[in-house]
Amino acid sequence: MSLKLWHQLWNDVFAVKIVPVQFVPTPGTAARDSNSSRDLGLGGDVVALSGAFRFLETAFRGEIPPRRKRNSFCPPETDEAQPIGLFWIEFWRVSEPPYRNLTKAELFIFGPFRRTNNLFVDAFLQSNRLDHVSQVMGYHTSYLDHFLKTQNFILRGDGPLPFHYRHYIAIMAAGRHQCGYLINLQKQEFLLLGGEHSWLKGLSSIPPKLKNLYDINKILAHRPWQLNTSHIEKLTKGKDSWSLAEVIHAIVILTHFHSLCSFVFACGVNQEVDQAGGYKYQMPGETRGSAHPSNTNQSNPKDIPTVDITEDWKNSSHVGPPSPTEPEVGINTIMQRMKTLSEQNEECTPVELAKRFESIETQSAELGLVGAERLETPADISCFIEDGKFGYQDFAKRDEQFDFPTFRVQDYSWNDHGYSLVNRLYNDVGNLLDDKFKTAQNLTYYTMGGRTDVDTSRFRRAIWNYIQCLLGIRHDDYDYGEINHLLERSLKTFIKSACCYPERVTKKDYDRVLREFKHSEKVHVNLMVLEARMQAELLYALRTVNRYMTN
Ligand SMILES: CC(C)C[C@H](N)C(=O)O
Repeated sequence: MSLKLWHQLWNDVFAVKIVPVQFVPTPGTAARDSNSSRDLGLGGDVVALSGAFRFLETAFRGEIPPRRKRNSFCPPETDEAQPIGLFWIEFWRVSEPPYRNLTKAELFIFGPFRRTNNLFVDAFLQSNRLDHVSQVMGYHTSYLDHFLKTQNFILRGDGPLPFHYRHYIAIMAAGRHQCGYLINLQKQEFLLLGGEHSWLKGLSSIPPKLKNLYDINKILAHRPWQLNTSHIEKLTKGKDSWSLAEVIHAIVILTHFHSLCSFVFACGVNQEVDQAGGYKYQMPGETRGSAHPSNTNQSNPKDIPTVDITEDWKNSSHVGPPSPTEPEVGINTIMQRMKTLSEQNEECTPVELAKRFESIETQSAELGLVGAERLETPADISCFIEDGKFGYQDFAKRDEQFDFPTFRVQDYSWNDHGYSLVNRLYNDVGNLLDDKFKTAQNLTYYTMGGRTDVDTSRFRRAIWNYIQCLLGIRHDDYDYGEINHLLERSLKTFIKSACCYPERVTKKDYDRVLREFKHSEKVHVNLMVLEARMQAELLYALRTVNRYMTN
């Protein structure tokens, strides 16, 4: 609901106090055309709240979104849903101060869609913040719903692992991709739940039981095909052993956070406002860094490099492609090719299909990558990493002496096997994951760039299957030849980097790829990277657990 409407409805009866809690930066809009929350024009007063809201209130002090956005009311439904801001609102019975009778106080999001708004409020209440990941995912409300439910369940719901363990496992997982953003968020949660401070010194300070998980973490993150029953056996036998239910819980957390790293880097998600390097909105006339909540030490402003997110987005694809970049074939060509493919209906022999899979796999091994390898890892991240050199290896070039076979989905699939195993060993988490996978796989608005009524299923399937192909997984009923028709080289390079080397990907790479597509669509592609990767890792892990149990 828009502020204007609130104004019309309530201004005569209530005085309204509004506290801006957090503003959501919208791509391409600079949130700086107004400088005081009093400008909200509701005749209310602004009050500061204590506790969790206070630091946000300080950080976002005085900044409100652009007027034209603020006054918009329920635009037609599109996938470009953009939330605007999060407010704490108090409704008072009398319009003149001194106020008597507070009738209602609510945390509220103003934005185009009530559903996104409610989800954001829930997300905020769950973790005392509306993190940037949720904000970016907010483009796709139905997906965000499943994502948040799952994440909340595996971290905060019923399950065999102690709560602080869960967050530490998340840190270990994010460490594999040097994802400082997730590590910092999880460190805070770990401490809030009573985790011991000393564990945050690094892997050398944690109990052996937790440390024993590290091999699985490393293998699942980079070469899941190498996982075998001896890894599970090592964990579940002897001193400090894990129960199978605990192993499954840990595996779900690990795979969730490995793939979330892909999403974070591939969308160029910025640090949170209270993290080093986090952005802040600047008050007119304010010097950089001065309003950061933790920046009380003015003598050394370099410690907290504030980044103006609006600058960042100004350089984004809305204002034309950054150069130099590879030319892209464009949406018309992709649509034309999808049409040709659906008319062709070519029958292929199983041998030919297998060959096409292998050829895509071999070609992917020849692809370059975006960005450069990270040479130095900061100490506060490297303390959570062991064997940092162990990384992705092209499946086509995998260790020959072990002869790892291609993973055939017809032999072990999520629907027929993985889902029920995970459900059996760890409450109903299979249902949550299943809903999430299905939503990510089937999500469509029948649009492509500005075109409407487009059947995009072929394009989306090519992306999903390409991601799993990078991890050695083959869907027997799919003609992998389609991938080369529909995904051009620059997109494949981006996907491969996001999936297998996320730490190399930056906002620049995000800007350079899919330049005719909307932000919501690029985020959509990154959601598929997240989910297809997570499902692939889980398939390997669950198949191994199943083998171990039936041995
Ligand atoms: C990834 C995008 C091309 C998806 C497309 N916008 C759809 O609605 O299906």
